[in-house]
Amino acid sequence: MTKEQFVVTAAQMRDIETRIFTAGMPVAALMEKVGGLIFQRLQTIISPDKCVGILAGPGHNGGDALVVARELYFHGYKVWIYQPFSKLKELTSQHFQYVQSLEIPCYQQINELPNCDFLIDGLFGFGLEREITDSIAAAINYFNQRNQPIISIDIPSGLHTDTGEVLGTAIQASYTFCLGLWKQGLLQEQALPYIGKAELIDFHIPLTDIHAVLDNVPQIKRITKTTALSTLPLPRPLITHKYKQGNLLLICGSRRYAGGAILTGLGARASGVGMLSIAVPESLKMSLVSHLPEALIIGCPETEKGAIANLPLVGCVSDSVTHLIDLNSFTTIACGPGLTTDNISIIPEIIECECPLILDADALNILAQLGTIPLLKSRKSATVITPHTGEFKRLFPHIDYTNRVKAVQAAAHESGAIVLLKGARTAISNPQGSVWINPESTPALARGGSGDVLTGLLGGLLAQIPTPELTMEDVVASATWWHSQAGILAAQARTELGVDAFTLTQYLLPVLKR
Ligand SMILES: NC(=O)C1=CN([C@@H]2O[C@H](COP(=O)(O)OP(=O)(O)OC[C@H]3O[C@@H](n4cnc5c(N)ncnc54)[C@H](O)[C@@H]3O)[C@@H](O)[C@H]2O)[C@@H](O)CC1
Ligand SMILES: Nc1ncnc2c1ncn2[C@@H]1O[C@H](COP(=O)(O)OP(=O)(O)O)[C@@H](O)[C@H]1O
Ligand SMILES: [K+]
Repeated sequence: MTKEQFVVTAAQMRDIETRIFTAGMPVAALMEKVGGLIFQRLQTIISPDKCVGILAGPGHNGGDALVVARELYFHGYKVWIYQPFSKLKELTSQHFQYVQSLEIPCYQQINELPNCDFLIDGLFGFGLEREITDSIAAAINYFNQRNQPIISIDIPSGLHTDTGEVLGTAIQASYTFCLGLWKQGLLQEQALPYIGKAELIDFHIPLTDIHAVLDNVPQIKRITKTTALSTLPLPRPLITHKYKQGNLLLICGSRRYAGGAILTGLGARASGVGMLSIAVPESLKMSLVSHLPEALIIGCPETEKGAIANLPLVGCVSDSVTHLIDLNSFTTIACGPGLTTDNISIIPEIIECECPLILDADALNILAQLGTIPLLKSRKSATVITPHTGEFKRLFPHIDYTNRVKAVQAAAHESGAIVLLKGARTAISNPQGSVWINPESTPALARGGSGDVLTGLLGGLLAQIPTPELTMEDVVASATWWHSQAGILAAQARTELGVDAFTLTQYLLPVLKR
């Protein structure tokens, strides 16, 4: 694992730090090193003719900021310091004494502060333990209203290190330089408006210390390009055939939502899956054939409203159906986009299948009506459910979803399924509580149909798993990464307004070519 993959809580970071100090690294030396690295990075963003305001807190986050202030000062930058606290930690206090001796202007009141071009936020790091109130809260609100970019050290001051929740108020940063290891709070959706562009400043934490605290298989991981690419079915084996490259069945669409079936099919197409079958209501058949000529389109009997009435399963007698479905002949089945909830009876039938199953969209709404847990627990093979927050609430009304990492863990544990909670920071958990978080995406994806594309893509990738070499949730994570990278690439080319779901499907393969 690379450092970019690990995700820690405040308590875990504290334990890792303690191990480093116990092993002999002097606290002051580490602060000096970290401050130096931050300063080097700042030099690439801020030119020496600029004025920088430093916001220093009482703990070691403040200490880091004061080291940065001193280095900026010696390298010719104009610097001032806002430090309103009367009690500082020992090391922070020493650095404060020194910067005062250099006659760097220091202020305690916001109304005395001069102008500047940038602000460096070193008020609180992972040691923030309660709500920010009174004059410090007022100061943070004031800094947010000034027009300078703010660069936060470790985490924007005011955010809870684990949940990303705003404790009273919080700095709205333009950049966040996270120190050493990614803090969990920075990967939580609610923290997003405060973080700006986030990057990791690696200060060389020994891997042994990380593993000692996080275990050899860490519970919470960040999806990276490297982890995602490593599970894709590339390169293909030279000697293979179409059924060896995955046999996927999609069950989707209705007269009302015909497009959902097409988008799911186009998502699956991009996965390279060897054989693609799509079961849709009979009246959609010709439209599907024209969009996906390579797929086997199975027209199903339909209800009066145009939903699938029943699946023409092998063994059933039917004159009108030309192709019967053997659910056990597929390597993966994905079901849900555009189904409507008109006919809830097909879901119990599909759940009986013995291959991995993805349930999305209306399949989840039906599942919520039928009772999620008993149905999924009886399955013989893995299930992946892919709810957005609304669907999640219907499926798991009793689970608090404010901490989305804990929420997916609880839902996966309860249902026995792999749960992918969609959103700006999609989180995935397996039933054992091992979590992947997708750290990069774009709001361009907040658009009808983009989830359908994900379901198809995911289905196509899962269908191709050379079991048992890969774990399912790793492939789910890769599909999530790939989907959001396609959104990012499409938004770069066409702006955030230009990423309709069809266009998104056209950017999936270019992500891999890059
Ligand atoms: N983890 C590491 O290995 C390293 C951490 N460093 C820095 O140290 C930071 C953590 O330092 P600390 O543990 O000193 O914690 P912080 O600097 O985050 O803040 C803790 C201080 O703030 C006070 N405080 C907490 N909540 C408050 C509130 N709501 N209102 C007013 N005061 C409040 C506490 O009493 C304490 O004095 C990191 O975020 C990072 O910036 C670096 O110096 C070097 C390496
Ligand atoms: N603000 C956002 N930032 C990043 N990704 C988003 C955002 N909002 C939605 N998405 C992504 O877009 C997709 C939307 O899926 P979903 O809600 O199921 O849409 P639909 O059902 O219309 O296809 C998900 O992959 C989700 O993670
Ligand atoms: K900070």
